[in-house]
Amino acid sequence: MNAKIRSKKIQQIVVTAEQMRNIEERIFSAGIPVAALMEKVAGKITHKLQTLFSEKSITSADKIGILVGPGHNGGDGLVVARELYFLGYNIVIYSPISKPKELTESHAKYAISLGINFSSNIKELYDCDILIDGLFGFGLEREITGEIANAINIINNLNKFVISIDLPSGIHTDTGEILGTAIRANITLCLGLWKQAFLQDTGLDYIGRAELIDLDIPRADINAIIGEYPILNRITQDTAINSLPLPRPVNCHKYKNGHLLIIAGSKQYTGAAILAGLGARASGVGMLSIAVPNSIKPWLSLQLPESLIIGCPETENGAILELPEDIDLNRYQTIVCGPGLTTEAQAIVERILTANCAIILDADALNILAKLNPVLALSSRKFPTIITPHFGEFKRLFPELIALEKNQIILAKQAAELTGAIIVLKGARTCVATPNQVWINPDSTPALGRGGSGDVLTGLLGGLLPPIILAEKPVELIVNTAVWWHSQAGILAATERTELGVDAYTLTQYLIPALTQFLKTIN
Ligand SMILES: NC(=O)C1=CN([C@@H]2O[C@H](COP(=O)(O)OP(=O)(O)OC[C@H]3O[C@@H](n4cnc5c(N)ncnc54)[C@H](O)[C@@H]3O)[C@@H](O)[C@H]2O)[C@H](O)CC1
Ligand SMILES: [K+]
Repeated sequence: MNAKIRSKKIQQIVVTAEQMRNIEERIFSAGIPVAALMEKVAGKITHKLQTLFSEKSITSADKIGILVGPGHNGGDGLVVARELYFLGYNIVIYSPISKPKELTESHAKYAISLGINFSSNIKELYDCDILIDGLFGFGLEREITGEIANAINIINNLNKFVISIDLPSGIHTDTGEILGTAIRANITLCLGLWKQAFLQDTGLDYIGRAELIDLDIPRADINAIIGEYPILNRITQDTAINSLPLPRPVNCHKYKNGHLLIIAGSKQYTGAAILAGLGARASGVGMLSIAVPNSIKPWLSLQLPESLIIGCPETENGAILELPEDIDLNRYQTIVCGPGLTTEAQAIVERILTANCAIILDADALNILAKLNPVLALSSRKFPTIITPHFGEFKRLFPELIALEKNQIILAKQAAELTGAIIVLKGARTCVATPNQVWINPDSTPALGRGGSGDVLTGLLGGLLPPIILAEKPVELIVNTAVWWHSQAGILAATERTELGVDAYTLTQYLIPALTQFLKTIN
């Protein structure tokens, strides 16, 4: 496998601290000395740092403080300090630690012999421009307390530009939780393989911008520990784009590109139906039908002239009372139900739960489902079923799971195992879970934390499914694509319009530009 392909595939892998330790043990027992790996790591980090120092977003690197802990993360820090010193940088090493590991101690001894400023006085850091955090990596075992905790809090208050090695010190490798206190990094250089902490909401604002430093760990050693088809995966650009039904066959026609029915909206929430429709429009779906209460049908026709807008009888509050008698649900490969529906439309949700096609339940459809028996209703379906809760909706759907578990990855997978459905647990790092695997979307933007962006995702996802179902391909991969595409459009919009400028309608207008941008990079 060539290096470029290997490097891309490594990006999909996510490990726990224990798995990382076991993988590293395999390569040590295969013969590479720990010290050699540390030199390789530090060489790659030093090279990356020189690139980062040249970025305009980083302050000058006139004086660099290296924070050194007792373990091999500290060892990495010391080797980086030595290499930066030889490159002519002004270095100070700060270590609030006693009893370091043997290899770390010998690197400290050599750094001192070179005349590098080595101090346990934190004031030495005050005039540094940049701090490199080598206090703790995946070996952190317990809460950080005492002098080290005080030091970390003082360092955070210095508001320096911080680059953490492997993990921000104090972050739990698997859950991202803060163990007592933690370094707040601007950039984290994750070593070898992505750790689970990078894919959990909890530690994100301590991690900052995350980059992977590939250590050329042999795939055989990785597979030996996590298996060839690991349960936990990271969604990547490649896997997302490769699942799209592109390029289209020259003889394709609208029926081959599938037919989606969206059941959404109410007099109270007209916009949700429009946003879901605009999300579906960007998916390229062959035909789009949108069932809405009669009173808002004109609004939909105005916004989505290419769609078939189906007016439905409505309640006095303007919610959908029932679908038209002549509607044939077997015409559609996929039905989306929920955005803006209001919880009055229970009969609609109950009917869609029995539909003989793929369904996606979102928003009020989930709140209605929560009042039924979600596990029974979902697990009795024989067709692809996707639910797209945010954490609040998830809690209402599966209170019994929330009572026992906090980790969102585990929660999503448990819900998928219980229901047989694909669970899209939305958050800063959205999880897509089937009963056997979990994918996590590693990049997003807080700009998406606004009303309506979920409606856009539901419509986009709904529109992507029909051609996949007609092609009889597995649906979970296209779910990943929708989640990835939606967040990439948000990132592009935030880059061009700031994080305040990504309202849901604007987001719909960035879906195609975001895809165009990525397709250009791979062609
Ligand atoms: N595995 C390897 O040999 C290599 C790992 N790399 C880097 O080293 C770390 C992992 O190294 P390890 O020594 O296992 O752990 P840490 O450096 O993270 O430090 C653990 C160290 O700290 C002590 N400790 C744990 N918790 C606390 C606490 N709350 N307060 C005080 N002290 C604590 C513990 O006893 C250990 O002594 C990995 O992240 C990489 O950065 C190298 O890159 C290659 C070789
Ligand atoms: K660190």
